[in-house]
Amino acid sequence: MFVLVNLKAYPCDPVAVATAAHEVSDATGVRIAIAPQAARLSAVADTGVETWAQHVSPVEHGSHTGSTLAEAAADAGAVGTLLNHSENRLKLADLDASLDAAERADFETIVCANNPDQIAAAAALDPDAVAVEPPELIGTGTPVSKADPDIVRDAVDAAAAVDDSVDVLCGAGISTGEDLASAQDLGADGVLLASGVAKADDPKAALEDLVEPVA
Ligand SMILES: O=C[C@H](O)COP(=O)(O)O
Repeated sequence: MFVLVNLKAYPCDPVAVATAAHEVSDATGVRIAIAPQAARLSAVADTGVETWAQHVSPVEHGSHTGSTLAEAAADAGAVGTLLNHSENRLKLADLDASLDAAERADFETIVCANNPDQIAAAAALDPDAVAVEPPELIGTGTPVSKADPDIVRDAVDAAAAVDDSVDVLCGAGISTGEDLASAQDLGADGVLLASGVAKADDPKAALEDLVEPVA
């Protein structure tokens, strides 16, 4: 199982979370990556943890003020990027161009989507993985793998029907090992989570609990 922790814009210490994630990943053998704010990519990558961008812009080098250039994210140490998160939705043409930008930077890619129909559309764009997240469960602590197991099962089937090489993650409300185990039982290849770690009093303990079923 792949565990991707999106720090969003939460007021946590990204280096402390990244250090904890690196230690837990090393100790357990579970793949754990951290997606910090763009300005903290380099500091997070310096901890040795696998580092992802939260987004890259659909642009090349040029006159694009305020963009997140994929090549710059790669120079800062990122090796992958989320795209089309429900808090940063993209128009179809922009999503396609962001995937092109990610490919130029040799990034692994995960395209987020709300439901199985969108997952099928996202899988058709040829990302490495897709992530199904019902927006209404994000940040609630109510895990999608328990609250809406059918959406995970259906997302796994929808992605496989388009391209069975595309991995499927699920996210929204995931925080415990039990949540992760349920996601795995439903066919997910990984989990995408945020508040369960970024807002935890002890992020290392939260990560240890999360990965315990697959460690
Ligand atoms: O990117 C992460 C997801 O939006 C899930 O967030 P959450 O774990 O706080 O529900």
